[in-house]
Amino acid sequence: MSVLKLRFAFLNHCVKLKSVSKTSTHFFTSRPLSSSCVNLGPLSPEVVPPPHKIQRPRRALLYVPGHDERKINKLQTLDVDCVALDCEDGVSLDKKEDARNTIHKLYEETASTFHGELCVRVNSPSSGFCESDIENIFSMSTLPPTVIVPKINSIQDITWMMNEKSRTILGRPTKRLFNVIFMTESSKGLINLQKIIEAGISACSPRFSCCHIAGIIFGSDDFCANLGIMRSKDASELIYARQKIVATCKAFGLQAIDMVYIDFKDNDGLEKQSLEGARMGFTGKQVIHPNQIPIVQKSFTPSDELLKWAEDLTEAFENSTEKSKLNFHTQGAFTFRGQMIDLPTVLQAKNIKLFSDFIKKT
Ligand SMILES: CC(=O)SCCNC(=O)CCNC(=O)[C@H](O)C(C)(C)COP(=O)(O)OP(=O)(O)OC[C@H]1O[C@@H](n2cnc3c(N)ncnc32)[C@H](O)[C@@H]1OP(=O)(O)O
Ligand SMILES: O=CC(=O)O
Ligand SMILES: [Mg+2]
Repeated sequence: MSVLKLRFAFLNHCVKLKSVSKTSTHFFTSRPLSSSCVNLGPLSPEVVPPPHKIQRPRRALLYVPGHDERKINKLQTLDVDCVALDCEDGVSLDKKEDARNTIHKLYEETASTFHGELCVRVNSPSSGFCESDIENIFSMSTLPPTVIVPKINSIQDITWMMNEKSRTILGRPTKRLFNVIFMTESSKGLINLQKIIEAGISACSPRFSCCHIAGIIFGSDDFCANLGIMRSKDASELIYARQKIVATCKAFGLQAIDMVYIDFKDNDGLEKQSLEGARMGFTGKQVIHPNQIPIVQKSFTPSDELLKWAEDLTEAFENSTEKSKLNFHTQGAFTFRGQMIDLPTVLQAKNIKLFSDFIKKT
C-alpha cells in the first residue's frame, strides 16, 4: 500500500470513529422526548413560543361574513384580538360583490373605531374571485393591516398573489407594515409549506419591504375535504398536519393559527381543543362565533399560576447563578420545587413571562 493510500485509509478510519462517537454521544446525552415537555405539577403545561418575532397577539381570529352587516355591527361590542372579514367560504357566490362593497364601506367609515386587528380574507388565487376582491377592497383609502389568503397549495399560488395580481395592494405607497397570512388547507399545501413560506418571504423583500409574511392558518375543514376524511371530535386525524405547521412556522418565526371548532355550542370541547393547540405551539385559533372568543383567548394566555411559576423559577435561577458566580449560559442543573431545572426550562419560563407581558401591553 502506498503512503498516500495508507494515509487515506487512516483518515477514513478517523472519520468513521468520529461519526460513531458523535452518534453515541448524542444518543447517550439526548433526553427522552417526553422530558422536553415540562411537568408543571398541577398547572396546565402550556408552552408558549418565543414572542420576539410576533408583532401582535392573534389569540382568537373571528370570521365574520363580509356581506353580513348585522354581524359586522356586532364587532363594536366584542373584545377580540383579530377579525377576518370574509369574502371566501362564509359568503355565498351571489353575495361576493355585496361582501366586497360592505367591507369597503366599513373601512372607509368606521374601521378605525374597532380596537382589534381588522383583516380581510380574500378568495383563493385559484377561485377566479381573488382578483376582484383585491381590486375592490384594496382601492380603499385605508388599507387593511393584514390580508388572509386561503388555499395556498404551491409556490405558484403565493407568487401569483404576491407578485402578479397583487400589485394593486403592494404597489401602493404606504409606510405602514402590511401583513400577509396565508392558509394551509390541502395535502399539497402541507408538503410544500416550507417552499411556500420561503417564496412568500422572498417576494416580500426587498421590493416590497413594507410587506411581511406574519403567519400561517391551518384550514382544517378544507384539509379534511382534500384528504377525503371526516373530522372527528378529538381531531386525532389532524395531529401530524398541526404539528408540521407549528414546527415549520417556528423555523421562520411566524405565528401558527389553529383550526376552527365548528360545534360552537360545545364550550368544553372548544376549551379542550384550544388548550391542546396552545400546548402544541399554536399562538391562536380561528373562531366562528362570539361565544368562542373568551374561551379561546384565555386558553392562549398564560394562566396566573403558570406566570407565577415562571417568575419564581426565573428568580430562583438568577439567585442560583449569583451564588455560584456563573452566568446564564454556564449555569448547569439545579433543583426547583422538586424538579430538575436547567437552561431549556429557564428559557421556557422566560418565554412565558415575555408572552404574558406582550399580551398585557397590546
Ligand atoms: C371553515 C371556514 O372557512 S370558517 C369561516 C367561514 N364561516 C363563517 O364565517 C361563519 C361565521 N359564523 C356565522 O356565520 C354564525 O356564527 C353562524 C351561522 C354559525 C351562527 O349564526 P347565528 O345563528 O346568528 O348565531 P347566534 O344566533 O347564536 O348569534 C348570536 C349573536 O352573535 C352574532 N354573531 C354570530 N356569529 C357572529 C360572527 N361570526 N361575527 C359577529 N357576530 C356574530 C349574531 O348576529 C347574534 O347577534 P345579534 O342577535 O345581536 O344580531
Ligand atoms: O377555512 C377554514 C377551513 O377550516 O377550511
Ligand atoms: Mg377553508
